[in-house]
Amino acid sequence: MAYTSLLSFLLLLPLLYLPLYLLLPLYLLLGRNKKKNKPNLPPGPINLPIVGSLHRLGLLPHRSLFALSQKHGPLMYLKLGTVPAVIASSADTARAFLKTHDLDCCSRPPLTSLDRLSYGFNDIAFAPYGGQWRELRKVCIIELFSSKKVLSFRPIRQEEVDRMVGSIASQTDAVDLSEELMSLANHITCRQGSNLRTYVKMTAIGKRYHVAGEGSRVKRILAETQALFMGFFFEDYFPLLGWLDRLTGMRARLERNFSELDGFYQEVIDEHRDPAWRREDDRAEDAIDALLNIQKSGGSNITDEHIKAVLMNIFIAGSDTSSASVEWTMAELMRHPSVMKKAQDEVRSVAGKKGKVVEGDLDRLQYLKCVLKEVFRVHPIAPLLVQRETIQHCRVDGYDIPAKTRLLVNTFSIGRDARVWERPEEFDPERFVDSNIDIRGHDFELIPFGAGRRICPGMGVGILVVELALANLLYWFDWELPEETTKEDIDMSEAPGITVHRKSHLRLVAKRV
Ligand code: HEM
Repeated sequence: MAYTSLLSFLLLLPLLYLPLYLLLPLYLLLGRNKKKNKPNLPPGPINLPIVGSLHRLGLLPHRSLFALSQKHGPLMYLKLGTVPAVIASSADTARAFLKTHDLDCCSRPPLTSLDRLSYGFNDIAFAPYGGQWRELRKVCIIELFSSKKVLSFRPIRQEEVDRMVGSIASQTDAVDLSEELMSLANHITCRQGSNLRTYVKMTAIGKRYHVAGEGSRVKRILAETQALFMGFFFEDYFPLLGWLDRLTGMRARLERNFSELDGFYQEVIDEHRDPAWRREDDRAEDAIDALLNIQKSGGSNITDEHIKAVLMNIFIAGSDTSSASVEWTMAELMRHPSVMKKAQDEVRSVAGKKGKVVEGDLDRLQYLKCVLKEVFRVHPIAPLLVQRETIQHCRVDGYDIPAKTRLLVNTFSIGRDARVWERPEEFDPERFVDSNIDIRGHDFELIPFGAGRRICPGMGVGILVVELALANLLYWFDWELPEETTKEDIDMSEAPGITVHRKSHLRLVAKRV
């Protein structure tokens, strides 16, 4: 449901709660006795009856919450509909939740779309904290994200980056860099995740899945999945009004997307079970092979539903995060030509006359790493991380945080905290040149991959893809803006989403060096 129609629903909400108003006097009477045990909640904006502070979030909640935190402080309490939530907006409060109280706060809220699309939370990213999540995450870290496994996919990453460079080099007009990067990330994810022969068929050859005029079927299905993750379900904010999701059509939309995704996953799994497909060529063992092998050996209780749910995580969490990171970096480099030149000089001197940048070069690209840190500070890709939910009561900064409170860590605010960063609004990678701050979840000033028990398990591979793609773009091409545009014209506005992309595609002219 679009946010405009959401507004009209919010206006009607008080009527739907009419029966509850009749009970108000009773509630007030009981409330008086309860006051003695009232928790000491963090400060925050005034919550309206029923809608709470939901109306304040807007399309870019990280920005609205940042503005609110300027007024109410780095630890805020508010209500999202009828659901209590706390917002952590500083490195210290993030540390308190993600380190000191990590165990109290490391569950996920059971949101409607996530429930369905993760097969009842049989995945890693959206599952509640518990034995099943721990087991699956452990298996996936060993089988999918270990250094050995990540290394085994090195040829795939290089091949796909080379393919992107070839595609850009063949274009004479301005290149749609956003499209190129999305396609790169999709191909890498699909090949690492599932050696998707079907996907390749869809994008390149196959008629079976190809939907004329609207690109591949999978691309469309996954775009709808992303939209549903962002979609508004009454159930998530007004549990008593969950039935309205049927009236708005959101339930039907969710079911449609689920059954399309399920059909697709099943096909991919069946293909991997097919002895003919298994015999085929020298393909590297992918994520599905690894999970099917564990299933076969009976070593773990992995069902087809777990495999499908993990596939969903890989597709959703693994592709657009990397592409968005490179997009924002290229846009900032175009706006800051001296930074672009310094980064290009470094890349070209390290890779020399080799003809390309390879993963073995990346450790020596120290300035490029500073550029990326600065991009993650200013444009965190998942600015509110992934929502958490507290498991039990805890106390932070002297305030009570009750169990079952939603926790949003606003890394966008943390990156703009003037007590930590000098000139926070300025894009300046030099600030990291002599700094020890790293992005791997230990320094709470900069946590683009989260921290604690729920830290991104794909961080290693994500960083590799981003650095390799970026380094090759800088090595191979000099970049110019399309005719009659200046760096001041570059649109830096953000599109709404769990992961934040640029609103408009980045179009640049690539000149082969
Ligand atoms: C630049 C690339 C990436 C960024 C910026 C990123 C960022 C994040 C963030 C912020 C979280 C939430 C952490 C938290 O709740 O504390 C997360 C979780 C997750 N990410 Fe990533 N990610 C990236 C790449 C990847 C890749 C390549 C994969 C897999 C192929 C992946 C898989 C996951 C999964 C499964 C989770 C959920 C972990 C859990 O809840 O236990 N991510 N990621």
